[in-house]
Amino acid sequence: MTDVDVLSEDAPLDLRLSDAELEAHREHITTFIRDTVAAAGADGAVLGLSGGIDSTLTAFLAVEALGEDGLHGLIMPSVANAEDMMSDAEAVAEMLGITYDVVEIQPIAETFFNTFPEAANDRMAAGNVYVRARGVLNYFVANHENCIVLGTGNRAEAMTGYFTKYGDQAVDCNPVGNLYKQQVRQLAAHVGVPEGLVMQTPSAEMWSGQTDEKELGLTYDVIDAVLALHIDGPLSASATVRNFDITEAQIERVVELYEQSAHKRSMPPAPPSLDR
Ligand SMILES: Nc1ncnc2c1ncn2[C@@H]1O[C@H](COP(=O)(O)OP(=O)(O)OC[C@H]2O[C@@H]([n+]3cccc(C(=O)O)c3)[C@H](O)[C@@H]2O)[C@@H](O)[C@H]1O
Ligand SMILES: Nc1ncnc2c1ncn2[C@@H]1O[C@H](COP(=O)(O)OP(=O)(O)OP(=O)(O)O)[C@@H](O)[C@H]1O
Ligand SMILES: [Mg+2]
Repeated sequence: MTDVDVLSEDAPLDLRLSDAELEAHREHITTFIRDTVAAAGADGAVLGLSGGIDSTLTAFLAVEALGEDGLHGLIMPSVANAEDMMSDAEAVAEMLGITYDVVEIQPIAETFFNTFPEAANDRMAAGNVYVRARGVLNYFVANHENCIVLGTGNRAEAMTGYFTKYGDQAVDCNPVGNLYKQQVRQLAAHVGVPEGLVMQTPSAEMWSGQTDEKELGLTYDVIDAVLALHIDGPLSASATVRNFDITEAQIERVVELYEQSAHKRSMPPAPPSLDR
């Protein structure tokens, strides 16, 4: 059992898995990665390493599935990345013994910014350029090396739409895509990710000082709980409020994020065929 406490003291719902359940997830996800690479006829996988827990856990599981020669890590700093996050990303690559490259994306992004200077000061539009530039580079390397691109998205991000459309979501599969954020941390501790990385503050690093929870206005413990109880689960909003330390406003916010991001979870629609 891990001795890392991955749950905040005031989390409304404890989603921690038992050791046996964690082992089952580990086996299930590594088999998934191996099968997905084989089904694609690929020689391995590429993934972006940020020093954050989602990419660190995905990298650990991918090396278990594919071996160290099966994974190519890309570390892609912009001016918005904290230096210690980038050195954590390098430490993860070194720890795992995988091939990795550090690719500075600031000059790439600046080319976009100079093309439309009026958009360059739009924090969100510009931040999304960094995220999408990383997606282009992942596929540049994957095409060349006959690899697939591993995504790192978890269930809390997918259900709230907390990702960039055709950016970090532009991937071939999401191995940890069914785990809530609490469970990502817990599986990471279980497979041996060092504690300092497990407990890293989640950030997209699209601008300096950004953190997921500040931007979302919710903690992941609350998001996980509302998803598990109400959106994925069977409880009504009122039963969730009555029985757990969750407010109506928090539920409304998660439901709003979920509904407004439906377009990010489906293929781009076309009008139905006209009757002839
Ligand atoms: N109803 C609708 N039907 C069809 N398409 C719709 C649409 N509403 C917007 N759109 C399209 O979607 C675009 C907006 O979506 P998008 O471009 O993704 O941009 P947006 O959702 O505005 O921003 C991305 C969000 O994800 C967060 N993020 C991004 C990357 C990584 C991470 C992380 O955790 O590491 C977090 C970021 O902080 C921000 O909150 C619009 O410009 C429009 O093109
Ligand atoms: N500087 C970077 N270099 C390489 N890849 C990156 C970088 N920043 C983000 N990414 C990629 O985008 C993904 C999405 O970012 P996200 O912040 O959601 O995940 P994370 O950093 O792994 O974990 P956390 O959400 O806890 O910060 C990362 O997992 C990683 O694959
Ligand atoms: Mg991050």
